[in-house]
Amino acid sequence: MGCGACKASDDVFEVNFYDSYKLGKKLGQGTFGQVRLAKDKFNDAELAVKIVDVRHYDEKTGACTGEISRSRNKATRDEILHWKRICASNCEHVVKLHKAFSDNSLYYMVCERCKRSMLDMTVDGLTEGDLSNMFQQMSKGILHTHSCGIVHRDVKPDNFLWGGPTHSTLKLCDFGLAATMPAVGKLGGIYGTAPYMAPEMLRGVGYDYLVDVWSLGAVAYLLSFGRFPYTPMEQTSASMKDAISKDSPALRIPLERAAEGRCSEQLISFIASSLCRDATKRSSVQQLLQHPFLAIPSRPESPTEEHEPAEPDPDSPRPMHVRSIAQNLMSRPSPTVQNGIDELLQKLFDKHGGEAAGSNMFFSEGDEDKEKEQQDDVSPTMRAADCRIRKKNSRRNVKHATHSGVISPAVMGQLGANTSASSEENEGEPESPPNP
Ligand SMILES: Nc1ncnc2c1ncn2[C@@H]1O[C@H](COP(=O)(O)OP(=O)(O)OP(=O)(O)O)[C@@H](O)[C@H]1O
Repeated sequence: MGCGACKASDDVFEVNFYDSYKLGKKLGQGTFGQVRLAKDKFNDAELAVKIVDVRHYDEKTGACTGEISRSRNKATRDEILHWKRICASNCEHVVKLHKAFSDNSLYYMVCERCKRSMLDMTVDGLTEGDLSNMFQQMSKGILHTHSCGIVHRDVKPDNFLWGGPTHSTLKLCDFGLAATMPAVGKLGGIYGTAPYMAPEMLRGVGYDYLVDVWSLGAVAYLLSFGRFPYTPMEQTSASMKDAISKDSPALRIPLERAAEGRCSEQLISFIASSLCRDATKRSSVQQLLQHPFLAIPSRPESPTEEHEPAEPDPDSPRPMHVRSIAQNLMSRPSPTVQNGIDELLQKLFDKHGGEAAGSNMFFSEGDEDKEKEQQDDVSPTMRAADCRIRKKNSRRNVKHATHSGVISPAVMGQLGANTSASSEENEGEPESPPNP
């Protein structure tokens, strides 16, 4: 598969980020990087910048050695090249990369700013219309990636963000593990996040675009039924991979839910088409987009609309169970790396100058007002969703479950827990963050 509109170019790295942008507050963090607000100095546009540190950190002491990690440097360049290629043609379901900068130690990827991650909207009372709408948007982002000849290899809830003018468009992000599909043959190697990995990837038989369809199916299963498709007794990344690879305990699509009227047959059929273990019989993402489940209309948007939650499903996942999986499998950003990046950013800022050097290196003026404006700016569906969370929490003194069993970060925030249900596996780069 290929796309004439998607051009590969190596000429993507610009020199001085600070000539054009001011750095803002931290929006998120990853294993070797962080995402911050960035303001365009020329037109005041508010963007996000993903900063990746490619310096080597000693695994034992945690100290930054100052040397460049060749593998991470290459992986970051590849991420930028893939992302650029995908953004050479427009797709509203992919986070847009505007520019990329490199100063040897740090890479800066200036991109469209999004509002929140997909799970932030995963609240009580998601209807099948909501699910259909979300699966459709996710599929479109994946289809666009595939049409550029690229396999994402890390499709999971954390890698979809809500963005767009009313923050109601789902956008695929994080192309850090993406790969170009070869003209002949298949891809190899194990990449991604255990619960979402496809069987053919784990069995080492070569794979293609269809691994992303499997992962999409795993996300759909999680959002619909509140648990991962494979839930071995031991909730570790290794046992997850083992279970997926051997189909033990066997994958169970809960057909009885449709028979008992607890969900539609189309939802079951959509999930079964994407979670087909035999990749040769699995639907492509184009085929999924034609699936009747995606024709279900969304719930009408209304800020005042309130939905009573469905009766608790005895079969639905226990929230603490989902939470403990999340904690076991989570990849934790290293404080050493985060401090290392902050220190380096401070030095760079001092060197390049700016309006607010020193302790005020990051612009903050109006941040709170902006947050408020953005709250006012969010779509009615999201406001209604937030409203439902707040009402429910006060009503039930924080019931941790959602209809789908997925705990929304808004609720988890109150519990002081992290909801990231994943850990990154990257057997192509065995480097792990330092843990002094
Ligand atoms: N464009 C954006 N707008 C707003 N927030 C963002 C944006 N991109 C990423 N984030 C936030 O930053 C977090 C980390 O981003 P991302 O997953 O791309 O980093 P990463 O370094 O690849 O992480 P990991 O090492 O876990 O894969 C995201 O979970 C999200 O909360």
